[in-house]
Amino acid sequence: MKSYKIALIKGDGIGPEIVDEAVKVLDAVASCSGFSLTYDELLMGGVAYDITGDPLPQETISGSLNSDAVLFGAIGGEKWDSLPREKRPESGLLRFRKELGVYANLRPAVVYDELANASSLKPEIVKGVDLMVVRELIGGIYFGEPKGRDENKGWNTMVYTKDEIVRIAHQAFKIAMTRQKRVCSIDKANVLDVSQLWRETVEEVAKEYPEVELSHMYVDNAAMQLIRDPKQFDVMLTGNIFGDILSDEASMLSGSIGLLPSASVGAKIGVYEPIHGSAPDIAGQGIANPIATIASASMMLRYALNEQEAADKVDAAIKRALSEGYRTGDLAQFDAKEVCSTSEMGSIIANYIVK
Ligand SMILES: NC(=O)c1ccc[n+]([C@@H]2O[C@H](COP(=O)([O-])OP(=O)(O)OC[C@H]3O[C@@H](n4cnc5c(N)ncnc54)[C@H](O)[C@@H]3O)[C@@H](O)[C@H]2O)c1
Ligand SMILES: CC(C)[C@H](C(=O)O)[C@@H](O)C(=O)O
Ligand SMILES: [Mg+2]
Repeated sequence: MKSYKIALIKGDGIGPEIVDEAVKVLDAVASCSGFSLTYDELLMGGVAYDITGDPLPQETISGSLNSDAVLFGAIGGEKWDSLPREKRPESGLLRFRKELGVYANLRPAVVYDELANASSLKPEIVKGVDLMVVRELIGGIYFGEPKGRDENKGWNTMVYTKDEIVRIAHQAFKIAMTRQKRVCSIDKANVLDVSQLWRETVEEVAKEYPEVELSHMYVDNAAMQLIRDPKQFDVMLTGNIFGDILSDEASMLSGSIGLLPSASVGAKIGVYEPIHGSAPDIAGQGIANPIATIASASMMLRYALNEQEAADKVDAAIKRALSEGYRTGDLAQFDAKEVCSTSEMGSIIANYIVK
């Protein structure tokens, strides 16, 4: 029997609660799909800092590199906000992505038919939305030098090299070829030199994909268009910080940030992680929505383990739980037949996995 080793990084806040539910669903699907999973639990974030003094212990990097894929919850919280930058949970996560080399963060935003009325927008605007944000993840202003601060000044630098733009653009075009063959590249080329290079480079890469229709949009307009007419988008290609912001915005098309998964890929080992954070405001209450993490586990089955049928089963089980009217608190006011806890939702989805 095939066996896969999964590095599990639960992290802080709701991280452990949501990862536990994804494991429940993974175990259910493995048991009826002819493969087995073993888990290696690793530390990152505030919890890692509290235990080891480092938000990203070396064992977490080596353990992850020794696995078939990483399933990640979330890190961060007020408790660690006043630490020096390099000790903070967020620095651990950024360093982790960089060490693994996962430069492409794929963030699908899909509106489930059952939740078309859960968005703050009109159902006819969001029904049928199925877009993919392709976010560059290990460059841009998050990593550029110089950066720093003193008493009166703080500074960061948005840098992209041509090579970095080329590789993320290829990812976007390749993904577009499997979808509606439209890429909208999002930048701020009317103001930023780095965005001018981004735009020219994306144009060059586009020549290798003549079937794909390429358009460009300034990020401020894109933020508006995403609300005005989200169905115009298929693949949204963008840099690190714009992609971070636009994907949180896109989550409100689907009704809750607790629904949106992601895959961080481009290297040997991928990281599968919900787009949301550690949600300290609801941590420990058993009310977080685990679907983003369960859907991230499905992306892991699909992209990292090549277990397509198992991934299909997980996706179908999520859809079924929603169409039967099960809702966690974040979606309770939208046609809930039954409001359930984090762990009840995980069990319902696990039970809906069909042989
Ligand atoms: N990838 C990550 O680990 C990641 C991502 C974003 C933020 N963070 C960190 O998380 C901490 C909190 O950040 P924030 O509050 O700005 O963002 P957040 O995404 O944690 O929470 C924003 C809001 O969404 C809600 N929410 C998030 N996930 C939910 C879920 N699964 N179910 C129901 N509701 C959910 C929260 O309750 C909160 O009201 C910060 O320390 C931040 O740096 C980490
Ligand atoms: C916590 C933070 C470093 C992270 C990011 O900005 O990439 C988060 O917001 C995310 O979207 O995964
Ligand atoms: Mg974010």
